[in-house]
Amino acid sequence: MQVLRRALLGLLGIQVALVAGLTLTDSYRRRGKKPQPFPVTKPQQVPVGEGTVTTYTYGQDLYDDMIAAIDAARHQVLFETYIWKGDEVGESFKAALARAADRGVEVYAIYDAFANLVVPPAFKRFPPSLRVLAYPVYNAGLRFFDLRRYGRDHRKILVVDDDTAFVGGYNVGAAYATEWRDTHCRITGPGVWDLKRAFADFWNSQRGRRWADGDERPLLIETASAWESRIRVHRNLPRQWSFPIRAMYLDAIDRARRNIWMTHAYFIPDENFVEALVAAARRGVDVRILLPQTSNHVVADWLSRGYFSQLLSAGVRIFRYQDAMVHAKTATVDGEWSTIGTANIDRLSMTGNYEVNVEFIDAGLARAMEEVFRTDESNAVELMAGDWAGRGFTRRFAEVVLAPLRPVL
Ligand SMILES: O=P(O)(O)OC[C@H](O)CO
Repeated sequence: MQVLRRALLGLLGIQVALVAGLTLTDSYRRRGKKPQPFPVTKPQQVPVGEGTVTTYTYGQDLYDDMIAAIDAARHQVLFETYIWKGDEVGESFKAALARAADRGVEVYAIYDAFANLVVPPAFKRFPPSLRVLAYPVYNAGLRFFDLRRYGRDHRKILVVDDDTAFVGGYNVGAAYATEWRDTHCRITGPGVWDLKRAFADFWNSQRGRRWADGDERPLLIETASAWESRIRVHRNLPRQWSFPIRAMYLDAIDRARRNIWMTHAYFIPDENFVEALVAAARRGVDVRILLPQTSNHVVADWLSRGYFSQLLSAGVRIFRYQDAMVHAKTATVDGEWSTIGTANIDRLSMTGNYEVNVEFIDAGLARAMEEVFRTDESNAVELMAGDWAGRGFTRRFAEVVLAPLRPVL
């Protein structure tokens, strides 16, 4: 028993030292590095059912359209973001929301307090005309062991009136406008309703915590749901222990016959997820995963690398995006199915946080998403199985030592 305890403590010590070493080396390497340009696909609007879906792959294009939508709002704006930086982009959103409220539009905003701990408190003071919920850092009260209460609000949603909604991987901040490659979409038509409902349900679930003015009226209980068969909004709700986004992915991967092209910022899948991808590749599906060569979380990169051998040997192709952070959370399958959302392929997103992904079953949108993928591939280098097999002992050692951390990230 004592030997086992010592071995575990030893492993923990090595892990801590490795994480600290990797983090320090990474921040040293980043010093003075200038952001590099990357190829982008212009916003593309495709008709989907009775509405449209527009894909965005460049932050400035997206933010311009989001601000324009807020400026055009007539009745209501629902804005939710995980990160809301206090920089010029964050300020421009704050100002647009305040302008809307000043002309009589109902404005609701939610941000995650934990993700914004580093944002100056002055930025987080809002005019009283805005109804703002800072989703608290700690939500478990005395229920310390209730895991349902530890999910972060990782969603990024904007809904304007009944007409327009935006959702995807983009947080709000200046670096994301020009330096990060991410994917968001704008939806018009019946698909908007489910995003409205997603926002309203979360807002209402926080009732009692948020309003300084004592107004307890639930938001939008009258909101309809749409049965638009081409668009489904999936919400992970840790409080209800409900995680449909993982199931959505597994289902699409299992059904794939021709291709699965996924783009992810952080790729630390669970065993079933890996098995599904491996099985798809083995039955001849063209499985490609596009990841950042170096993300902003070096430990996540190392955890991700621990899966490469298994995936490559099954025939999965891995593309590593060069010189810029790719933060998208998207996939497209068989020229028919696509998803754009906020969930990473890791345990925090799949079985931990509040997330929202939109599933589209539409050939036109899949074509647009394939075009985005090809553009990204043009800025990526494929990792070849032979090269990967030749990596040194230190790298293999780091992968093995870090592997036990997979379930916590
Ligand atoms: O949690 P995400 O996927 O929105 O990414 C956020 C960045 O990693 C912040 O460090």
